[in-house]
Amino acid sequence: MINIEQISKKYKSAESYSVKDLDLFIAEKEIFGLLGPNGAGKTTLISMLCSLIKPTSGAFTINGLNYKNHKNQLKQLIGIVPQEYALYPTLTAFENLKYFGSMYGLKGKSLDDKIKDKLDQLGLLKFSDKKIETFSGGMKRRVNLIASLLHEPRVLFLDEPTVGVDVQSKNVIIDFLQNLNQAGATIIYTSHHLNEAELFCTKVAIIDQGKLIAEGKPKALVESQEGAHNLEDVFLGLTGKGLRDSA
Ligand SMILES: Nc1ncnc2c1ncn2[C@@H]1O[C@H](COP(=O)(O)OP(=O)(O)OP(=O)(O)O)[C@@H](O)[C@H]1O
Repeated sequence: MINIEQISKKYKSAESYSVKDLDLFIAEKEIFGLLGPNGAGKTTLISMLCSLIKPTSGAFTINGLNYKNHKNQLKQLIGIVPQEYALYPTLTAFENLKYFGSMYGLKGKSLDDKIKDKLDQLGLLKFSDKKIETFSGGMKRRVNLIASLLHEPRVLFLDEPTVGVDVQSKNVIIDFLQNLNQAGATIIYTSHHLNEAELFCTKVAIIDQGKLIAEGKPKALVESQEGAHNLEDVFLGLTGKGLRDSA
């Protein structure tokens, strides 16, 4: 489904590569976790796959389509949940979602029904007429999620969808994504929550300093590393315990 070949990214202002010669294949209907320490290149990789930034070299296809020749088809095929909220604070949840739906050519009663259904699934229906500025972080994350999938993308990219939310919101989001996956969507998400990834992901890739250093089913990765009891052990064994601060 997603075929990444030798992809690299060096930002103009940067001295080194943020992603370097990375090869990866993500199969259809996978829940795929991109894991790595701060600055590993997860956001850069996901941003390239969403066509938000251009690779410096290398290529990728999603369902056989490449971003150079099939921009519009890719836009319909994928959904993007960015780390930052893309919502308008002074509009209500419903108004925000009407706006995002209209960007994909959706309108009328079918859009309204879809918005209500998703708000309901994510526990937000009774807040649909409240302004976003009154929402908690966890509520905003859930509206942000709905905004990205009203057009029913087959592939959903999420950049740290559960960061900064409480356990209740996190569980609602994870359950929702699992249902979406059961219904056929391929899910690619970045996370620092290794316990969550171990339970949630069908496959993970560990990235460090822009390079792919391990890939596989969480259970197989844990079994393959001597002395590892969980994904966190594998992660620390492969990436080390040093801090990754840089500026
Ligand atoms: N716009 C940019 N210009 C220059 N360098 C950048 C830019 N965005 C990211 N970088 C650098 O690229 C590297 C990878 O950053 P990226 O945000 O992709 O990592 P990440 O794995 O998503 O990190 P985190 O977990 O902290 O979000 C870092 O060294 C970062 O400083």
